[in-house]
Amino acid sequence: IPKRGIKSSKRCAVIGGSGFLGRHLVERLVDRGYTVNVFDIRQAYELPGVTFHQGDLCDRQALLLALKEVSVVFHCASPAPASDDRALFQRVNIDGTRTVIQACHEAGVQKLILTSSASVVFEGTDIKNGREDLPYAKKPIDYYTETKIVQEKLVLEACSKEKGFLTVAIRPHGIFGPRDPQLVPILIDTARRGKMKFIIGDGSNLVDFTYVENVVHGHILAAEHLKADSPLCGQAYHITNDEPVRFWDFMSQILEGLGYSAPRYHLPYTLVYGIALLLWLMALVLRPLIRIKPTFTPMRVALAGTHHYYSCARAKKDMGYQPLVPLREAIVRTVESYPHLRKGA
Ligand SMILES: NC(=O)C1=CN([C@@H]2O[C@H](COP(=O)(O)OP(=O)(O)OC[C@H]3O[C@@H](n4cnc5c(N)ncnc54)[C@H](OP(=O)(O)O)[C@@H]3O)[C@@H](O)[C@H]2O)C=CC1
Ligand SMILES: CC(C)CCC[C@@H](C)[C@H]1CC[C@H]2C3=C(CC[C@]12C)[C@@]1(C)CCC(=O)C[C@@H]1CC3
Repeated sequence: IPKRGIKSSKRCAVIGGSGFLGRHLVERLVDRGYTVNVFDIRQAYELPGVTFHQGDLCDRQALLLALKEVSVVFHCASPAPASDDRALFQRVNIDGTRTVIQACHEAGVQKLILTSSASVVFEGTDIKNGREDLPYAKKPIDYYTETKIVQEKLVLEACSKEKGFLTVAIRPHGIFGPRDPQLVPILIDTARRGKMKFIIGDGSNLVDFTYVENVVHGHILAAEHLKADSPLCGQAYHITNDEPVRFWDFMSQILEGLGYSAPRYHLPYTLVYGIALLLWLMALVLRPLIRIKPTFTPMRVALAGTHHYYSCARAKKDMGYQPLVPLREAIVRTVESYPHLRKGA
């Protein structure tokens, strides 16, 4: 029988705690006096105060060992969007999240904080200051997003004050910072291959990029404000830097910070999107023969050529969220953290 209520509220588990966001979250939790169990398919580091449990989150028995005596669970594991593997997203993000919820019930966990994504409402067309009440995307931009929508619904619907199991979803957007395996490395790799010469569209589109420490702050605030009588129960919250920036200005600052030239020439959005779609379809057809990984996927082109920024007024009101690190400082810290990606290094 689960023993809710007698556990320490500072005992938590981070599923996906070896990943980029997960590891930053674990480090901050430890600083704040939490005892942390990490559950991940790989162990990437060691840290005092942290116990590692290696396993697949689809394995309920393995998960149960990591959730023993734990009152708060952060679920921030997902296959990388770039894998574009439909079956894997379905298995981990949907079936696996069902398993996480079931294991939380069995272990008597009181709170589940899911890392969702602001992209669950993005269909490839402009979103300006989007609030959480926007409908889920009817035509999500990729398989990853499709499964993030189902995952978020599953977690929010599982919230039950009667059962003493409270849930909340955090929707960050464009996370960046030290150790990010995606944004900066992909950008620099593209630049090194001479493919970062063009701005897609007129370059005026505004986007949210969110520094990882602000995303972590949002998660911890959510966990600490999530109570049976709080408005957070079963709700989703946008967490951003609250400083929308031109997509191409942000990319240029990172590129120039690391010694590369910023893109200068413009290409029409519809032309690039059309080519990206064609390449993606070709890659899909040829997949049984060869595996092609196009750099400019339709998803990336849509993200690079449209407005997509979100209001975090709800997080400010319900949990007192304010970004801790402003964008300018965040970019400096990020650039300094990648000496190995500097031009000529
Ligand atoms: N990065 C971004 O811009 C955004 C990310 N998000 C969400 O934030 C979360 C964290 O993302 P991020 O830190 O960037 O991603 P990472 O890939 O860095 O971290 C995810 C971690 O989960 C692990 N994992 C994957 N599958 C399983 C599994 N079946 N069982 C256990 N562990 C598994 C990964 O291992 P391995 O590396 O071996 O796959 C990795 O260690 C995700 O839920 C993502 O959807 C939301 C919005 C924006
Ligand atoms: C090749 C260039 C046109 C762009 C290089 C940068 C991109 C790799 C990134 C720009 C916006 C990023 C982003 C995500 C991944 C990396 C980018 C496409 C996410 C898809 C990651 C997962 C999410 O939940 C949403 C993110 C939106 C922004």
